[in-house]
Amino acid sequence: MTETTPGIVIMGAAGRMGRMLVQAVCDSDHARLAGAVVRAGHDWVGQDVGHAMGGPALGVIASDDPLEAMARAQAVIDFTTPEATLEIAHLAAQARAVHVIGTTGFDAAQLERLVPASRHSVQVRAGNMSLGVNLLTGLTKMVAAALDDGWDIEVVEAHHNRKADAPSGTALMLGEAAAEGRGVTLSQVADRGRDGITGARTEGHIGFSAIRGGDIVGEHDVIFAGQGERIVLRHMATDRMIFARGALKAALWGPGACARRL
Ligand SMILES: NC(=O)C1=CN([C@@H]2O[C@H](COP(=O)(O)OP(=O)(O)OC[C@H]3O[C@@H](n4cnc5c(N)ncnc54)[C@H](OP(=O)(O)O)[C@@H]3O)[C@@H](O)[C@H]2O)C=CC1
Ligand SMILES: O=C(O)C1=N[C@H](C(=O)O)C[C@H](O)C1
Repeated sequence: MTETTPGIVIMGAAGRMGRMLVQAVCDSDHARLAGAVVRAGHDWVGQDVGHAMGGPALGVIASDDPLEAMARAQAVIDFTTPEATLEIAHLAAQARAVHVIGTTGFDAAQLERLVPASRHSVQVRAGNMSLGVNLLTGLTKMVAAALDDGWDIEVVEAHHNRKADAPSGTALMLGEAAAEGRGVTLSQVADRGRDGITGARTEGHIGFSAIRGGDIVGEHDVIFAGQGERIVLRHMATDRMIFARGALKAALWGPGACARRL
């Protein structure tokens, strides 16, 4: 580790993903932890982040001042909430820091509001940062392109009981890939939740279902249901570290922070 090792700030450091990200950066030879930001008034503020996580000191004090933290860093990795991410986008643009966005649950208007900041800083956003899901996205597009509308496409996802948004960001990514493969616009064909007398399924639609329970890390099936046969593409995450490593890779890849080998 040298003076030129890219500095990374973790937003929402006390969250499920925040803790993983702190660990991933500290385990990497190619990045250093430049800051760990928590919500204003959080009891971690002023504590060494390693101690706050119940481990040895990491030499980084948790703060509630994202702009000050970013001034000392090349990139900020942000797995928080849509509202917090919109604020961070604005600050990352001021600091010219690469903004890696893992947050999901944005509505269309919120996604639009991310655009101005992306003119001043690099934004890397994905509903899922794992290698496996990004491969699955390509496979989904390929299979959807090969099959006609007679094959019904359903995306089924399962997550832990604390998850705030549905369908998951990954499910929507997979739905977009399927729609792209079919040459249609997802918003025009998405069935997001069925209840009651729904009538027969509309041919060409892409359906979404969400399961919430226990400590499920994240599971996604893309089902292509035909007559007399069915294809299922599946990804199962069993360790959140896959998302953290993917996000760190994105932070080091983003222009301005790619001085070192990934
Ligand atoms: N793209 C991907 O690969 C993945 C994406 N995700 C997404 O990441 C997001 C976070 O997930 P998860 O870690 O499970 O959720 P958590 O609720 O555990 O963590 C979110 C953290 O962000 C903090 N936070 C919220 N607002 C602010 C703010 N303004 N300033 C500082 N900190 C803030 C929260 O603090 P507080 O609790 O005090 O409010 C909390 O600690 C979700 O949208 C999830 O879907 C998750 C895994 C993988
Ligand atoms: O909230 C989570 O936990 C996850 N969120 C992401 C999503 O919404 O797809 C990625 C992963 O599945 C875990």
